[in-house]
This record gives sequence, C-alpha cells and structure tokens, in this order.
Amino acid sequence: MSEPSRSQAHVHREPSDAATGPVGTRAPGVRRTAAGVSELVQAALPLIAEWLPTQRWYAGKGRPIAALTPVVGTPLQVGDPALLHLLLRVEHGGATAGPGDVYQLLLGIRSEQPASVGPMAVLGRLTGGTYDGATLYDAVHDPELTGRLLEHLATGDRFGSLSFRRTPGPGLPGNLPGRACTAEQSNSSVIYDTEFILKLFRRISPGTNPDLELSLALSRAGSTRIPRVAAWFECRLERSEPATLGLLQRYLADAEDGWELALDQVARLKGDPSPGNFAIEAHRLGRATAEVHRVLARSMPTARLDRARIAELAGAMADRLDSAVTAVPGLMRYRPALRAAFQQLTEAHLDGLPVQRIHGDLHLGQAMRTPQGWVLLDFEGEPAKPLAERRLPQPALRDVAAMLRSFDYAAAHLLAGAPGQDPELALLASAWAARNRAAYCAGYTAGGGVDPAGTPELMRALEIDKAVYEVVYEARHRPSWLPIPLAAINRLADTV
Ligand SMILES: Nc1ncnc2c1ncn2[C@@H]1O[C@H](COP(=O)(O)OP(=O)(O)O)[C@@H](O)[C@H]1O
Ligand SMILES: O=P(O)(O)O[C@H]1O[C@H](CO)[C@@H](O[C@H]2O[C@H](CO)[C@@H](O)[C@H](O)[C@H]2O)[C@H](O)[C@H]1O
Repeated sequence: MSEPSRSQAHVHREPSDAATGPVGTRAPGVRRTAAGVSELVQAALPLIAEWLPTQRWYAGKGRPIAALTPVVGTPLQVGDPALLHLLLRVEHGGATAGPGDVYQLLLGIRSEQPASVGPMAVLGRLTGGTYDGATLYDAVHDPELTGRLLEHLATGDRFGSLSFRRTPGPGLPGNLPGRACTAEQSNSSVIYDTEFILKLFRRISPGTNPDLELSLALSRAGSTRIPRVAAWFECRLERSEPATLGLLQRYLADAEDGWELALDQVARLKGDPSPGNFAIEAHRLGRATAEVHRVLARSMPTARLDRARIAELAGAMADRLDSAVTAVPGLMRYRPALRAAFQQLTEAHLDGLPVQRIHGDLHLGQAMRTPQGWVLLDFEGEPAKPLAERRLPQPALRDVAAMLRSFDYAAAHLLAGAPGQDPELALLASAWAARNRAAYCAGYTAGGGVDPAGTPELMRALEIDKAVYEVVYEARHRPSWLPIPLAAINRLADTV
C-alpha cells in the first residue's frame, strides 16, 4: 500500500472546554486543543490505512489507498479513555481515481485495551509523542464511550460542526451502556440495553440520509411500521447540506428477523414439507409493505413517468448491467437476453407510471416480526448507489421485486454450498419460494398496493436489475453466495 498523505486535520474545539471541560489529566488521552487533535490524527493515520480495508463497511476493497485526508476531527471525550470522532476522506489512485469517499470513524484511545474490544476492532498501538504506547481502537466496541455518545444525543449537544438532535417526545436516558451489534451490516450499530439502537453511518455523503429522511416522514405520519426515531446527529461539511452521521431508534427487543424466520422454515423442509405456514407471514409482510408505500406516497413527492422517462429507467438498468459485466465477466453470456428484457420494458404500455419514495433495498433481513406485526428497517437504499440517486422517486414495485429476490435467496442459500447434491430439497425449496412470493404479492395487493401481476415487463426488469446488483454485491462481499443471484439471472434470462 502506498504511504497515504497526511494533510492537516480540520479540528474543532468545544467553546467552553478551556474553562469547564474535563480536560485530560491522565496520559494518553486526547487533549482538547487543535494541536492535540492534529497530533493524534497524524499518529493514527498509518494505523487507519491498514485497518480500514479489513472492515466490512469499507467500500474501497481491492483498490489501493492513494491518500487519507482528515476532514473534521472532534474530541468527544478527553482523558483516558478518550473518544475522537473523525471524518476521513479516502482517495484511490489509478483508473478509479475520483474525489474519494468520506468515512466516519469513532476512535477510542486508552492506555489499557478494554476486554470488550476484540482483535478486529483494534487498529494498533500509537507510537511517539503524547500518545506513545496507547491503544487505538474502534470505539463502537467500548460501552463506556458509546454511552458517552448517547449522553450527547440525550442532551442535544453541539461540538463544532457536529450537532446532536432529538425528536420531540419522551426524554432519552443518557446513561445506558452500549454494546456493538453483531449482525452482518453495511454500517455499524450500537444497542443500548433493550431500549435503543444507534446506527453509525460509515460512508458519509452531504445531505440527509434517506434512512433518517424516510423514517422521520413515516414517524410524523404516525406509521408504526418503523421503529420510532429518537435522535440523530449530523455534521455540516463546508457549505453543503448537513450530512447524517447517526440515527437512534427504538430497539425492537421482542422482534424476530424475517430472514432468520425464513431460513428456519427452509431448513426444516426436508423433514416436513409444510413446516408452519410462512405464507401467512409473507402475506402480512406484503400488506405491511403496501401500507408503508401508501404513507410514503402521501407524505413525500411523487411523479409519473412518460415514455421517455421509462426509456431512461430501462437505460439506467442496461448501464448497471454493463458495469456489472465488467466486474463479473460470468454475466456476459446473459447480457443479450437481459438487455432484451430492458428493451421490452420500454415497449410495454406503461405511460404515466407512478413513482414515489421507496425503501430501496428491501429484503427479509430488513423486516422484523414483532407482536404488533411486521416492522421495516433500514430505509437507506442500496449502499453502493450515490445518495442523490437513492433519494429519487422510483416505481413502488422496485421494493416488491427486491423482496421477491429475498424469498429466492432464503430458499437457495442452503443449497448454494452443495449445488446439485440434493435434488429433492432443491425442489421443495423452490416450491417454498414460489408459494411465499405469491403470498407476498397477494398481501401487497390486498393492502392497497398496485398488483405486480399487472405489469409483468416491469416486474421482470426490476427483478433482473436487483439480481444484477446482487451479483456484484456477492462477488465483492460473499463470493461463495454468488451462485444464488447467478442462478436467478439464468432463470430470468430464460423467460425473455
Ligand atoms: N430498531 C431495531 N430493533 C432491533 N434490531 C434492529 C433494529 N435496527 C436494526 N436492527 C438489527 O440490526 C441489523 C442491521 O441493521 P440495518 O439498519 O439493516 O443496518 P445496515 O444499514 O448497517 O445494514 C438488522 O438486520 C437487525 O437485525
Ligand atoms: O442490509 P444491507 O443494507 O447491508 O444490504 C446489503 O446486504 C444484504 C445482505 O446482508 C444484501 O441482501 C442480499 O442478501 C440477503 C440475504 O443475506 C437477501 O435476503 C437479499 O435478497 C439479497 O439482496 C443487500 O442486497 C445489500 O444491499
């Protein structure tokens, strides 16, 4: 890896710290001075450069880092342990060079490594200067420091360009310790007791994150299909719109994740071809999706696409396919059929197609079954897409197509490790997927959503578009799962 550049950090001072702040008294904590923060950031950069590419949420995997440039460094706690909030720009060289990506890091600095911080969360030992010998680590894993973050959210503090904001309603307890969430995820979350969950967005773009934007819109419209938003924090980067950094929501302690429920059913298929009846749940989930879509259509902008805009929609799908073919050449053989499906979308008589804000990355893992019914999570959209694109109104059926893919995933994932070895289970699993896909669509229509069967060209194009995204996603993150979306592409291409 090339040596990253070490630009000067833009650091913030809390206005009152010189007089009242708990200024660090024990080495090696951050000193709440511009010089103290800069020194720490410079010492941390080489460790960050090594650690970042090992993190699941890091989007630049496989591309060498050309430069690491601190954007804003804000000490949120001084002393030992210390807590440093850092926004850092990562630039890549060569053909992929561009403005780079900004990441949010929450760094803990302690003389003694806490037991809750495992090896993957440790960046290393700082050397030289004030911090010599201190451990630098991902503070998401330190209950004391994440507790500090909750206090800031509870009091609605401001530190330089960081603002902590609360929604109206019951006050927040400021004293709950946080534990790192162990779920597979694109960001990092901290769970506070059984009360709240704080998502720290890792890749930061200027502007309101759709997860906050849509969750607030749904909450304000009185929807109970999302966990209530309790607080968030944001940062104003130069003159642009504030960028959302974190979102605190009620934790659904008594909920079961739709993906786990579905997998449990599929795993038991062999012994009992109709274990439980997930189709009832799939139907309810369809209704819940339609309900969320209805509220979003009422409370956020909508539009209708004319023929030219539908051709643009299909063109964007074809462009995404072409980039996917470059990333995963195994897709090349399907390209003609998939392009034909996109062409058929432009020829279908869909003039006036309604579009609206949608979830954008709906799957069974984003659906929680609570005693009060299904609740949807994570309205961030596909993490790989630029934020402006994720905020565009879309056909609501895009979410339906995405959920249909998820039923296919649940059915296929047990077979992915041993393709062709259990034809009986393969048949049962594919019948399970078909049953639940149909139940979900029926529930969606019964809940007031548009009938997916009414626009087969649109549904097929949307499902292909999602499966193409999944091929790239799996190739990058979970290569052993790649056969799942590839098999779907194979099936969908056969229908053109
Ligand atoms: N409010 C919540 N209550 C309970 N569990 C949650 C809640 N929000 C998220 N989770 C759990 O955390 C996981 C990751 O959350 P998600 O919002 O999808 O994060 P990411 O955008 O980082 O992928 C979810 O799949 C779910 O298991
Ligand atoms: O939940 P995230 O916002 O992190 O979404 C990303 O990761 C998902 C996997 O965790 C991925 O979803 C794909 O795998 C799921 C099973 O793990 C499956 O149910 C989905 O249908 C499939 O798309 C999602 O695409 C990605 O954006």
